[in-house]
Amino acid sequence: MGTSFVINVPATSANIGPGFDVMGLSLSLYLTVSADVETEQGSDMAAVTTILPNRNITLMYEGENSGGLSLDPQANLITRTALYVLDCSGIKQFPHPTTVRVKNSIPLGRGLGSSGAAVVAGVLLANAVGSLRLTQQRMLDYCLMIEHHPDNVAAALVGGFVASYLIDVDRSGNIPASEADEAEVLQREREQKAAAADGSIKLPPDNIGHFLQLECSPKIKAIAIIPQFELATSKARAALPGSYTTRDVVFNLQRLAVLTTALGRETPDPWLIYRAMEDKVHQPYRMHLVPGLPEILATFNPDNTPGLLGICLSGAGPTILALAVSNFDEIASKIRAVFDRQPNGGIATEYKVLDIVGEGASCIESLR
Ligand SMILES: Nc1ncnc2c1ncn2[C@@H]1O[C@H](COP(=O)(O)OP(=O)(O)O)[C@@H](O)[C@H]1O
Ligand SMILES: N[C@@H](CCOP(=O)(O)O)C(=O)O
Repeated sequence: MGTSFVINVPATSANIGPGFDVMGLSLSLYLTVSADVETEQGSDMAAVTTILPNRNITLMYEGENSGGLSLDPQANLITRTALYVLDCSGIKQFPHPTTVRVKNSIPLGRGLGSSGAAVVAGVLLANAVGSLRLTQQRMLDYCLMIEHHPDNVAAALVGGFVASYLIDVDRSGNIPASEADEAEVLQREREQKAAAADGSIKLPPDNIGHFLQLECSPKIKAIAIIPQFELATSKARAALPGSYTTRDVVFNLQRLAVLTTALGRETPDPWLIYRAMEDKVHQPYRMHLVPGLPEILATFNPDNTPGLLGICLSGAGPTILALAVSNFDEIASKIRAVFDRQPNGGIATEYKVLDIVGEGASCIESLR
């Protein structure tokens, strides 16, 4: 006898051109985390005195990069996030023996929000197994404590076409202004906790991320052209400059303001969207990390590629995101051909035609 939870979290495409660290789209490609909790056999949460080495978790994984991820619950991003959230509520391990099965269809390190989805899944997992009753807003706080840019996690948590910002918490207020990746952030939390005189962990400040779900025409699909190489988000962030010209910032602000409503029009205007998806803040500095990207951005447009609305780097890359209303396979073929033509035998790609899904992360509970 026990309880089962099935958590589904969508992939996301962040930035959508000019909305660096602001915009995200949730996509019909999922990370699924199933947790079977043995409530009958396990000891009562209050009675747990010994911290088990595996924190009461058996972890299994299948799907993308199945050989490459740690199954150590204290190293794996999903369970490590869950343990951090439980710890913030004074719970040192999973309250009951729990088998966690991960099925992941989101390619890792490709700019489709795999790490954001893992963080969101970890927060939902802790909420479920620890009966924490966290609100969606509080879950977002936890996600942002670990992934410092809100675009992926907000879209993965709430679904749809999402704009978000992070409150500028002061330096003593827990959200460090750093480019550390999720694993480094969790490690730092662990070290700060170990160093704290009372062994306490810092809680995320309240209400640190705000979001708005925007209209997106149901006619629009997302074509993801996914190169077969990984690009760590931290590496792609390290390529960005520390400051920008006023001209480039204004260029992006103008486009971003138009993009927020252009995608919601019932009949999307291809050239309006195409121009509104141009960017001068992150893509120009990431060109060298994605061979083929300069040609792809310079070549395809709504006139020479019917059905295309706009094209950009998905998240930090290397995936290319093309928004379109028709001719999805043809558009994908043209973009893939650019990767095929790259020096030294080309770059292998796969592609997926995805829906923009209105529903974000979910957790379904059942009794066994
Ligand atoms: N399902 C998962 N389970 C555990 N760790 C994951 C999972 N998905 C992603 N990660 C972690 O996140 C890293 C990729 O993050 P990142 O470089 O930000 O790329 P992405 O653009 O896919 O989010 C992986 O190398 C892995 O450490
Ligand atoms: N705004 C971030 C988005 C990273 O997305 P990911 O899917 O590549 O993790 C950035 O551009 O760095």
